Amino acid sequence: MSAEVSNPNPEASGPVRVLSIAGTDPTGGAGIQADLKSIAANGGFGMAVVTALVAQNTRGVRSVHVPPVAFLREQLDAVSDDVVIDAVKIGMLGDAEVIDTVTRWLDEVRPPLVVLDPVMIATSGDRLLAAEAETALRGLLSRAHLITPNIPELAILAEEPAATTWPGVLEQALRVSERYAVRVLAKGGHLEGAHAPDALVDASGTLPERARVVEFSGVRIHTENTHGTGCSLSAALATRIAADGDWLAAIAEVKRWLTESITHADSLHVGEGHGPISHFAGLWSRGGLATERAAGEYLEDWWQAIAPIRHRANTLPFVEQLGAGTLDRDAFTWYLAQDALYLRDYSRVLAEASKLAPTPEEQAFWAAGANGAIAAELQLHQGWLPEDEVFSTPPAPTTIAYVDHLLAAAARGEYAVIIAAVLPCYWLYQDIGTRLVAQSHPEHPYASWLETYADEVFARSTRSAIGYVGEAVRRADPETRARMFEAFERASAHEVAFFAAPLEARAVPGHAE
Ligand SMILES: Nc1ncnc2c1ncn2[C@@H]1O[C@H](COP(=O)(O)OP(=O)(O)O)[C@@H](O)[C@H]1O
Ligand SMILES: Cc1ncc(COP(=O)(O)OP(=O)(O)O)c(N)n1
Repeated sequence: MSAEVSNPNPEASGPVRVLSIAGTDPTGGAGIQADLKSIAANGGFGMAVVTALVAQNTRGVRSVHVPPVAFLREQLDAVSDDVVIDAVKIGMLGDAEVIDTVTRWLDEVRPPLVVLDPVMIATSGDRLLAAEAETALRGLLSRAHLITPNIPELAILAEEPAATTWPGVLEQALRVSERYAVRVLAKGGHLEGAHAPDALVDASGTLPERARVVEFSGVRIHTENTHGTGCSLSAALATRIAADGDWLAAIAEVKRWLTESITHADSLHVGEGHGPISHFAGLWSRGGLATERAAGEYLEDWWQAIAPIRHRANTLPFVEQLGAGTLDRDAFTWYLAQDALYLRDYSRVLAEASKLAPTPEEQAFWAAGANGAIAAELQLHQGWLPEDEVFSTPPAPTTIAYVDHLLAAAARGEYAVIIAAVLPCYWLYQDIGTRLVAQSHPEHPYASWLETYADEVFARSTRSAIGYVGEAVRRADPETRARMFEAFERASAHEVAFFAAPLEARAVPGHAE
């Protein structure tokens, strides 16, 4: 017995990569087309190597074209030379030459999980495996970890008449399991009655608690549309077993998924005969079609929403005169003193963001920002104004209001809101700085200041801050999003008032220099 009850690829991360080796169905209900849908619906990444091109529809098979086996081998090698294969599902093989080619490839590549659906005859009665190829197919069984024959196929493998009762199916499946040393998924789809049971049968007794048969009950859905159920089941099993490793749990999940997909088959209206099952019905009904907004989209909306505030910022006399270099020097140093006062508390708020950050990367980013804000304050004293001048300058109402807004956000301790509140100091500043630096020149009186806020390091920090806030908005519930935007919008307004103050509030009695 080649199967282990353990994950064949525990190292794998991301969706399992499942290769279907099968024939085609241009109407999409069976064969390789159904396999790819099943693999995707069960969380895997589907790949496909075509053994035979089948002109068929929901009413039956018209003709079969088997391409040269050399080309089949090229397809197989193209996949295995490039991709790590977590599982293989084998369906229609057509003839003995194809079986021989696939067998050789399996022996060389040794995929960790092989699920073989021994496709022989379609429900329509058409042959999908040449009669003389049945012997070759038997040779392939021992290479599989699981085979999924329907009742007529099980009978052919057992070389016995078809079972007519469920206990009879299980007994026959045990004989097949023993004879070919392979696990068998016995299927009750071809029986009649209210139930459609399946069972995992392992004559070697390696199932949990040394069981030889584990049954999976299922209700029978009354529908004519069951085209491709066998294909879909085996591809889904390969996917779930490879991903989970727990065979019994994987089979139970697949059975639940298949029953749901059969239940919704009638809603598809594909073809006039036996229509296909609805592989994605469960996903669709549970919101699987909903797309998620990217983090950047939220912040693009925020940026647009504060367009009037940004416009005011760009047309402030302070900003215009700063850019032109005509700004009164006293107004500028007063502004710098306010900035120094602001940066002390801004640094504390960034430190709080660092404390609450959900990842070490974000923690380090906000901590570096806190450090940078204090470093910028110290630099202001060295470059522009002595420390005692900062202390002798009373904080303006605009400074107090801005800082209070940030400190209040920090005190409430909601990380997402704090980082939304501190963002305008990055984003608006960088935006204004980039505009102003275009007016800088070596003789510009404020050149060194202008360049601080338009340099690449600050631009990079701004991009990171936007990225972290964007991710936080994306993760947040609608109420938190609203609180975040409010904090951002109010901080943006404070930011602009802060820029306006040197030429507006400074003139207010009691707040003058
Ligand atoms: N009408 C149905 N209602 C519920 N499950 C079904 C129905 N028909 C088939 N199944 C399930 O679909 C899978 C494939 O079944 P089966 O018809 O036996 O094989 P195949 O499609 O290979 O002929 C099995 O899990 C079986 O239990
Ligand atoms: C190309 C191809 N492969 C297999 C089948 C048989 O499909 P199956 O899942 O056994 O279901 P039915 O179509 O027989 O109900 C096929 N038709 N085509």
